[in-house]
Amino acid sequence: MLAVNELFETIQGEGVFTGVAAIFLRLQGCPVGCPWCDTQHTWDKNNQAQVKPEQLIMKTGDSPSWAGMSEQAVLELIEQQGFTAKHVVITGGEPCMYDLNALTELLHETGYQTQIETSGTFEIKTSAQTWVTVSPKLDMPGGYEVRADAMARANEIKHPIAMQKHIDALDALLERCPVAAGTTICLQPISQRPRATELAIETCRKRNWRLSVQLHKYLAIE
Ligand SMILES: C[S@@+](CC[C@H](N)C(=O)[O-])C[C@H]1O[C@@H](n2cnc3c(N)ncnc32)[C@H](O)[C@@H]1O
Ligand SMILES: Nc1nc2[nH]cc(C(=O)O)c2c(=O)[nH]1
Ligand code: SF4
Ligand SMILES: [Mg+2]
Repeated sequence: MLAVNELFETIQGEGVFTGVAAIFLRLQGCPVGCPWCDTQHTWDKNNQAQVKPEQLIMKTGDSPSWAGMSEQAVLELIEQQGFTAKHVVITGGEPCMYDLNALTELLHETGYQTQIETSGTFEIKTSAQTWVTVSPKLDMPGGYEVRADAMARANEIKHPIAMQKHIDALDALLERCPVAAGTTICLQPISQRPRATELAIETCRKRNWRLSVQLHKYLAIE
């Protein structure tokens, strides 16, 4: 069973697929504990917060409510919504707490392409066709470590930064856990802070990396 926090259609605001119309499936639960996490309502999976799948669609705003759903039920809910996007982004919470093989295979068989957003701290269990975005989380309060196999599987590294020490930590991580040739490296300023954005721009320019600015936050969309 998957614990689903929300399902909605919007524009992908981050990383390589920025600007692409996408269906977002947000799964409940994350133990990593990033202090600046913008989805803290997905951290805990409380039994008291369980709702029926049909109630998910009526949700407005951030809430810790979640519905237990099978992969088939998720596909049916997606199809019922009349979405036009063909790109499904599976995020969270930490989606790699779940085995995503069955869901991603089912979505591919139905004609969708899939992408996952993960911290790289759990084993990635997903279809070989899935685009994997690893946003590495280093020295976070939850005590989880970034896995070398996650870094090697990544199609894209999207590193959240605010200070030079975050770039230095990414350099050290890339030494310790190499990525595959052709993996795109994006820097994403934390919480649109001006200093962080300036540093990300300057570093991307020097390194020929890519800037990811959370477009949806500038546009005030979901
Ligand atoms: C909320 S996380 C969920 C997926 C997964 N747990 C992860 O961390 O990749 C989705 C993306 O948002 C990024 N993110 C979270 N809070 C942010 C913030 N305040 N500023 C910039 N990026 C943030 C994460 O680094 C990650 O790339
Ligand atoms: N528009 C939009 N793009 C996103 N890209 C990654 C997101 C996430 O929360 O994982 C996200 C999100 O929450 N909204
Ligand atoms: S790993 Fe992702 S969901 Fe978990 S706390 Fe960090 S940013 Fe938030
Ligand atoms: Mg988000």
